[in-house]
Amino acid sequence: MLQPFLCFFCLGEDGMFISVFRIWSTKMPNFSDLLSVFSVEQLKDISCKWVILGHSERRHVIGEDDQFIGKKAAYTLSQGLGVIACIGELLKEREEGKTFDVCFQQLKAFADAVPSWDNVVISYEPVWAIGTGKVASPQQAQEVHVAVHYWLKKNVSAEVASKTRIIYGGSVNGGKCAGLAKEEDIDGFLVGGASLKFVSSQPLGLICMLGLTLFYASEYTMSLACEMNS
Ligand SMILES: O=C[C@H](O)COP(=O)(O)O
Repeated sequence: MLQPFLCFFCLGEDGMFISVFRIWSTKMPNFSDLLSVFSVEQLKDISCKWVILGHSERRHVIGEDDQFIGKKAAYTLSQGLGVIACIGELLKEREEGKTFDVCFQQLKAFADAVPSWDNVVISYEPVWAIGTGKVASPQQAQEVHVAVHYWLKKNVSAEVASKTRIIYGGSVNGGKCAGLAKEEDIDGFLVGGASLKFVSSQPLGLICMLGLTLFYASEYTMSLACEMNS
């Protein structure tokens, strides 16, 4: 379950995990990191387990490139957190028949940067489906997932291809996931907007969200105050 604001709550085998997607690429932020919010070290402090990287908002709104995303992935893994590696094409790219090329290029950037795929989940998120209500058809998603598995087998290893989970994101909700879930290569979902309804209906989710918001707001205020006093 992935909230678009401060942090996300992911349901895993052992329960609910925290995940975020605005991280610095190193321990101390450099200029390129200024539009991100968290250091990986902060996330470890709050027992965060996952970082979402390569999300369309970071690629197409903030302007993060493949190399920078790869750098963040490598640093995240080096600190013991897992990476949800997002890939996906724009509508124009799909219409031009470039879906696989775009996804493979984004995958290669992750492959070039990460030392191991043990703690990586790939999320196929067609940009035209994110937050639009236009979910990819099971066939559209399945063919990309199959291609991603094949790419991993050819370019990384058969073992990584068989072990790496590939989830789908883009306007998924309880009603729309049933058909997608039947496809053999779709291993789960990255849920954005629909998770807001879930968390807002869960007392624990609301308390966590409020607590973390207050915590980081006070940290930020303190750091601003320190800067002004120095
Ligand atoms: O950030 C979340 C994913 O990109 C999917 O979002 P969505 O389910 O609102 O389309």
